[in-house]
Order: sequence, then structure tokens, then C-alpha cells
Amino acid sequence: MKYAIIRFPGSNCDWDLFYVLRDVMAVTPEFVDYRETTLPDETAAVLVPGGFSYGDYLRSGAIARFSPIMAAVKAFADAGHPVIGICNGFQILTEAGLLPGALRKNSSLDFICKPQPLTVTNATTLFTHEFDAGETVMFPIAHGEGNYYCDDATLAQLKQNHQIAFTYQNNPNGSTADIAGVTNERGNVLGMMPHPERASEAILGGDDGQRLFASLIASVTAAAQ
Ligand SMILES: NC(=O)CC[C@H](N)C(=O)O
Repeated sequence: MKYAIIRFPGSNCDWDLFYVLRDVMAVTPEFVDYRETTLPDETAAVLVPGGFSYGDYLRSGAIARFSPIMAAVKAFADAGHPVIGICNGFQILTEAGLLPGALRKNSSLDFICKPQPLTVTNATTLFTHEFDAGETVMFPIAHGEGNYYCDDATLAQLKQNHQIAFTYQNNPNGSTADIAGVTNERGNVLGMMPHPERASEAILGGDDGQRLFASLIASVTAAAQ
């Protein structure tokens, strides 16, 4: 089983994810170039990393969504397989229509880089079942466009379908309803602005992020049996 990490021009958290998957979680990651049109054989999950794809021109993720690989990512998600987008990956997945809502500039208009306490709002997803519901975890954020927006009707749906996975305790960027991470309605696609891959070893200040990857790996392993 492989964990496909998509690399766009300007991705900069690709190695962070690769390192955590291979060296901390002991699974097999593989980089996939944005110009590819297919995912590697035996891909069990797709991870869209953080960064500044295409220099964040237009809006973050607005150009990356047209990359050749994105049709394969969409087909993979449509088939019910797990896809996670972190930071710029979240921005790309919303631009691609795989997740509801949009990411706007932080309300302060500043780039914000600091650890954030989050509440695990839904601990039953493919990506969060190793957490306890309502638990506080610390993940860093590092973004200029992390201000999650959706309209009232979408927010009502997100709440009704339990699609809000993580919320900020001290909303740093103006996000609607303190939302830090959401899933699609089916629950197999997660996007989040905070970085679990930068919180997966005690030496980095905390290892809460490991349980997100452990959740994903357990879900993928169970599905393969
Ligand atoms: N680390 C990231 O992916 C953040 C970059 C992101 N494109 C932004 O909003 O600034």
C-alpha cells in the first residue's frame, strides 16, 4: 500500500509529510508529480501537502486545481478512497470542488505562523478516530489565506452532517464558526489548515499529529482486509 503525496510547483511541505509517513509512521509514501495523469498502483490514500503552489497567484490553489494529476485525485476521491489536504492542500481541494467552502485572506491580512490549540470536533472520521471527541490538540498553523468561509446554508449542512473535524479555540484568522478542518459529506476527504505533520514528534514540540496519521493508516489497513 502506498501513500501518494502530490507535488506541485511551489509545494514546500511535501518532504515533511514524506518524512512523517516513512520515518515516524513506518508506511510507504511516494511522491507524485503534478504533471502525471495517474496515481501509482496500490495507492491507498492521497495527501496534498502545504506550500505555495504556483506562487499563490490568483488565489491559493486556484491554478493547481487545473494540474493534470487532479482528475485522478478527483476520481480517487469519488471512488470513496481517502484524500487529505493540509494547508495549501486544503486550499487546492476546495478550489477543486472536493470540499465545500473557500479559504480567504486572514482577517488580519498577516501571515500567521504559530501553534494553535484545536478542538477535535468529530472523532469518528477516517482521519480522526484515534482522538477523543472534544479533545484539545496542538498543531501549528502557517498561512496567509486560512480564513475559512462558507455561507449559512453550507454551514448548517456541515453541522448537520458532522463534517466539521477540527475547530480553533482562539480563532486566529477569522474563519467561519472557528472551522479549522472539514470533511466532504461522504467523509473520505479531509481538508485542514493546521499542520499535523509538523506536530508528529515530541522534539518538534508535540506529537498530537501522529494520531491523525495513525487514524488514516488504520482506516486504510482495515479497508484492505
Ligand atoms: N504552509 C502553507 O501551505 C501555507 C501557504 C498558503 N498558500 C497560504 O495561505 O499562505
